[in-house]
Amino acid sequence: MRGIFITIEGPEGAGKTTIIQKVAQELEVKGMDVILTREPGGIPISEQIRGIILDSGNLAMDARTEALLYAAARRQHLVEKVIPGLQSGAVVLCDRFIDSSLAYQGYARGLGMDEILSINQFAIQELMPDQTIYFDIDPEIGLKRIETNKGREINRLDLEQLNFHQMVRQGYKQLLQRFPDRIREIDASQPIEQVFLQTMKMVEKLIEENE
Ligand SMILES: Nc1ncnc2c1ncn2[C@@H]1O[C@H](COP(=O)(O)OP(=O)(O)OP(=O)(O)O)[C@@H](O)[C@H]1O
Ligand SMILES: Cc1cn([C@H]2C[C@H](O)[C@@H](COP(=O)(O)O)O2)c(=O)[nH]c1=O
Repeated sequence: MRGIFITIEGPEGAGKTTIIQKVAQELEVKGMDVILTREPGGIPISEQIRGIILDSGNLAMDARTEALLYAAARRQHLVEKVIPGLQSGAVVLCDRFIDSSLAYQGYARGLGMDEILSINQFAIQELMPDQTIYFDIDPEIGLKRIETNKGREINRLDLEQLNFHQMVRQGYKQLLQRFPDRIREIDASQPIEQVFLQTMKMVEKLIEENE
């Protein structure tokens, strides 16, 4: 018995958190067992690692250290939350996963996607998402959205130059080419309701196929 593992990806401010919450609510109303979680984080140890990566103020962090910390947070989160959730038959919805490491550390930081895939293979032991939904947005629009979202704290990665965020988007575009069966794209510049309906349609199709 195995549940379904769905990840949501995209640049800053694409609307991942907003939409994934609405999807989880809708699935729960329909009586499904849903686990809504995020990376880095989702469980205490990984939330602590999140703090080290994202809230380290003015301290400079080496790019490889950053990549390893994301992979470590991922490992603990998988073992404590994602794998048990899937074993119980739940739909696990995760806000970011390995593709964030490939796009941010592998491509935008320039460490190389294959190198990042390799360190992450040690962490995930082949547990890849059943489906990944990529929210595509021009980073200028995404960053404006998070600036106007007063409830959200600005973290170390948000403060990177616009060029870095544009590289992240290019990295995701490469991943779409590399994993066409797993990753589906949604235009996240559309109004929230449209993005939600399209995401719901993809998620429901996957659940039906899994029945
Ligand atoms: N389709 C949309 N159109 C306009 N505003 C949106 C849309 N989706 C989300 N927003 C708004 O943009 C802001 C950022 O949304 P959200 O936190 O969901 O993005 P995110 O992709 O999770 O960002 P990050 O990865 O940087 O945390 C929020 O204020 C949210 O209400
Ligand atoms: C998992 C993961 C995340 N990141 C970056 C992407 C964002 O800038 C932050 C997470 O913040 P969010 O508000 O929760 O989206 O971390 C990364 O660079 N590499 C990763 O593997």
